Amino acid sequence: MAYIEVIDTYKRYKIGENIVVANNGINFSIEKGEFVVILGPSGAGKSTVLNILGGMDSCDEGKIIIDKTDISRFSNKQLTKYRRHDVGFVFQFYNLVQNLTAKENVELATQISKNSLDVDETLELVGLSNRKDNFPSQLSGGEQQRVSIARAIAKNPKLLLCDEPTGALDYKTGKQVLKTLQDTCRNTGTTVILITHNSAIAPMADRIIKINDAKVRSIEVNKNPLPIEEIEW
Ligand SMILES: Nc1ncnc2c1ncn2[C@@H]1O[C@H](COP(=O)(O)OP(=O)(O)OP(=O)(O)O)[C@@H](O)[C@H]1O
Repeated sequence: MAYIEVIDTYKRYKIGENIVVANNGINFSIEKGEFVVILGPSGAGKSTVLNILGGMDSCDEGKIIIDKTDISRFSNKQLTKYRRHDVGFVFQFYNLVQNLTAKENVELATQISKNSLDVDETLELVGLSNRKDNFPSQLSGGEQQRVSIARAIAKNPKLLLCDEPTGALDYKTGKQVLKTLQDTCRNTGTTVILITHNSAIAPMADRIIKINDAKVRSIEVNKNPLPIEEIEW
């Protein structure tokens, strides 16, 4: 069995009289330590998949096996524990606490988690050792995103989930953030799943899952992922 198995999951949202089928029988598997890109246009159902994997939403049918445990059967209490200890999230907007320094923002996450990493070491991993006493407003967008990555990985999560993490950044800064995520995956062995609509970055991934119109359209295993520095778009 793979580290992560998504087995025939469905998610439907009711909006007034209408039902939107956001995930229509999704199947894929992911091995431990992989860097995975989920690719697809707006509205394809990518965030729905990620939110279900992260325990923020639940599927109507199907199974989500994470490290041999089916989280689709979890109670709210079990989901809270799962989100707290096992999942790191990075969003398009960094969601940092503005009146806490970079270091304090990361500490906040380690306080609610049990296997957390050393905060200073984590800030060093993302290249922010010299900025840890700065407040978010004193940091660039890319630096703020790297604080949010540090916050996510300081929990030492089983899964690092990233929803369009470079969506608000320019080309060069976005590339630095992708490098931080790729390095994190390689250096810490964390399984990273990244959502994007930018197909150009797919060659950096070990596995590329294409989703369109609520279904998985293709899965490609890439034996020779490229360092992000070698990818131009
Ligand atoms: N909480 C919700 N309530 C109602 N409909 C929803 C909800 N979440 C998602 N949807 C709908 O489900 C479909 C898939 O949305 P989803 O956000 O998963 O797509 P996406 O591929 O992540 O798109 P984007 O790249 O624009 O974020 C869309 O039609 C969306 O409007």
